[in-house]
Amino acid sequence: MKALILYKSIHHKNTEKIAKAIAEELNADVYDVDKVKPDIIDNYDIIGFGSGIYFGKHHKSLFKFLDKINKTDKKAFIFSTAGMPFLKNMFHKELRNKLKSKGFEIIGEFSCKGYYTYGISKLFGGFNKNHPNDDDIKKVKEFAKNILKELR
Ligand SMILES: Cc1cc2nc3c(=O)[nH]c(=O)nc-3n(C[C@H](O)[C@H](O)[C@H](O)COP(=O)(O)O)c2cc1C
Repeated sequence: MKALILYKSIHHKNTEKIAKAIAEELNADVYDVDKVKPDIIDNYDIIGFGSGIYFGKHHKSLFKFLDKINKTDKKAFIFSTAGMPFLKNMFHKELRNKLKSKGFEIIGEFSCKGYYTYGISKLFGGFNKNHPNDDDIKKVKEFAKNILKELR
């Protein structure tokens, strides 16, 4: 089973930390989605897609990448960091639908808090300070272990 992780992390590199933690657990290759060509997915069995949540959805680079790929029947999972990760189901909707429209089977979704200093929050030193923290990393590693179980 070969796993690939494609991510975009533009604000505080919060999602990059999550992407790398999952990669460690899955023994996956991990890349910034803007640095790879669409046919990279041909070489893998499962692909994880993630970014911070910006204005209610994942980063546009993930959508642009998916626009360029052919239909597939591969497995995928979704991850994110966000100011309000309890809204995961809503925030993931657009990427979930995009992946389904390309034929992916989605086998898991994860979100955790990410530090942000956008807009007015800057005045208070930002929100979700120090997230993702050790506990978030522990949780995402559990998530990755469950993905592995799913594949067996
Ligand atoms: C421009 C901008 C828009 C954001 N919009 C949302 C949002 O709609 N909902 C939310 O929960 N968090 C929002 N956030 C917080 C980010 O999702 C959070 O900081 C995330 O961890 C950033 O990930 P990154 O460091 O990997 O880029 C926003 C942050 C920025 C900078």
